[in-house]
Amino acid sequence: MSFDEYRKNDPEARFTDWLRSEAEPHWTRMTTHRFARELGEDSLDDAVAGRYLVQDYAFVNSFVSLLGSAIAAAPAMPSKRRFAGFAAAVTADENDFFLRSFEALGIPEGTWKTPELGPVTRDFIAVLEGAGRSGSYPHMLAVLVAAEWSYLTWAQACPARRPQRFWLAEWIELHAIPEFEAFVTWLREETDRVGAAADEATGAAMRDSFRRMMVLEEAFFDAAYAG
Ligand SMILES: Cc1ncc(CO)c(N)n1
Repeated sequence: MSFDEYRKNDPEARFTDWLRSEAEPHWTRMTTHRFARELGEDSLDDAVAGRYLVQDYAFVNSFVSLLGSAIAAAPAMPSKRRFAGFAAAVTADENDFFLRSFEALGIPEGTWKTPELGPVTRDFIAVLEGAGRSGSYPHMLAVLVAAEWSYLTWAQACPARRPQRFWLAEWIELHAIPEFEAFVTWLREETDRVGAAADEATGAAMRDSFRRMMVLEEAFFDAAYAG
């Protein structure tokens, strides 16, 4: 269904509502995944958590490069500042989280610095690098909003009572704190604005990128269990 058709059913519908709807069933399967549920309930196996964090650290490295591309592609200083502020949080607080977690889980430096990448991680990195290389702001927004909005969604659905293990508690917290929510709120608005103004081919490419991301997000959670 095109965005125009989608909006006939609901005139208030946002461009990002349409993206999410076009990414089903992967959106719902990812945001309600066993991984997120076990994380919230403090029952996630540490072997699963460790495998996930090693692969995700590689994801985040490419993700930060994409944020750099978004700073370059964003049309004006207010939007550049949003991406720069988020890149600062990821490279400081979130990076610190990863290093403390690897230490607590006893994961040796070689394992997280030069990880053996799983097939889903490789596909993810190719999508992130492709979006950056495209130079297309709409393309970058579709990829970024898929990654960040889905993380906000599962994290906000976690019980308020946080796990004992800090590598679980803080991973939820990083994606549920007000600063992160504010960034995702802005990112959705920016994607709504750019998507609604885009021509049909660009809108369809944004839909395809968002959907591809959600396929990979679901597969990435699955992969953490396949040790
Ligand atoms: C795979 C994946 N998607 C999204 C996020 C949120 O940035 C993350 N850390 N990892």
